[in-house]
Amino acid sequence: MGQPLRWGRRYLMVRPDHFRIDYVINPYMSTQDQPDPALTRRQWDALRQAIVDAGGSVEVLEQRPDSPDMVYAMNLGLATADGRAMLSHMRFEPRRHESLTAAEWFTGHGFALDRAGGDGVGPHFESGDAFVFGDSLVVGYGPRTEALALKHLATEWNLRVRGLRIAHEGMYHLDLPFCPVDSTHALVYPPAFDAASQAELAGIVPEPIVLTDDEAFAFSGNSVVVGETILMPACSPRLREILTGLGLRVVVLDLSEFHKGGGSARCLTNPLDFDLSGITVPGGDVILPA
Ligand SMILES: NC(=[NH2+])NCCC[C@H](N)C(=O)O
Repeated sequence: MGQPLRWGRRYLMVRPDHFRIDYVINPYMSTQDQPDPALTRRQWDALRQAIVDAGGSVEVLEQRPDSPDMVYAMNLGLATADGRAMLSHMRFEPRRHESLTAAEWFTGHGFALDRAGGDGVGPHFESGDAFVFGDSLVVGYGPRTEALALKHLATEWNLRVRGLRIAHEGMYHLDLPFCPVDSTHALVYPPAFDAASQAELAGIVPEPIVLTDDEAFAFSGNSVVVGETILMPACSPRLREILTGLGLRVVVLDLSEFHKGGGSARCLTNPLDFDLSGITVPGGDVILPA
């Protein structure tokens, strides 16, 4: 039986005042299928309230009118409990303005700001690809984050970084096929990764909860764990039995409007309290799949 996660109590969310599908950068997006603004807001309010009800706290950032994807706050940067933030360098140009506002927010809220590669034009890094789990920062790379960013994360923050190469266009961020649940369990969807990374994943997660295709594409892997509660966009009866068996309270939320942009509960919430104390190593270390 795992111990509760040591992070995931404090979140940043972006209020969806300008959420639209203006461009297509993942297989879920279509400019022909726009979110309904009122329903969007109700779903977002319910997610925020559910985090608070579970004992978490939420800080709210206003959305830039020029950045329709900014609602997916998970990608604004990797923030730590000891007050550091590694800003994302987005793969696609239409999301890059988000970083200007994110940088201001992190700095204004007492976070010391870093950029992977130092100058902000270094390798792409999107923080939806990074989670603290076990003895390392687990980072997905390929569709969005570049392998070189892992090297920078490791050396600049003295971290043990384990890379997983994503090889599935529908699973373009690590937070879609991978969700830490407690210290030993994580929801995983192995077909998201190439063969070497699937083998690596088996070594990273002592007690994997393997998602079916249907569960993974209902965004069940894009869930948020707040203490003993897991907030999920969908939960099959099978999954519910496993999760409640671990002592978790399962809360299912309808986040249909956000699925139109290719993201769900996790994408909408950026944990501000990652604990790096158990994953630091002098000089850093990057472990890549064979
Ligand atoms: N953390 C996430 N997976 N966020 C989803 C981001 C969705 C956004 N439309 C994009 O493709 O960039």
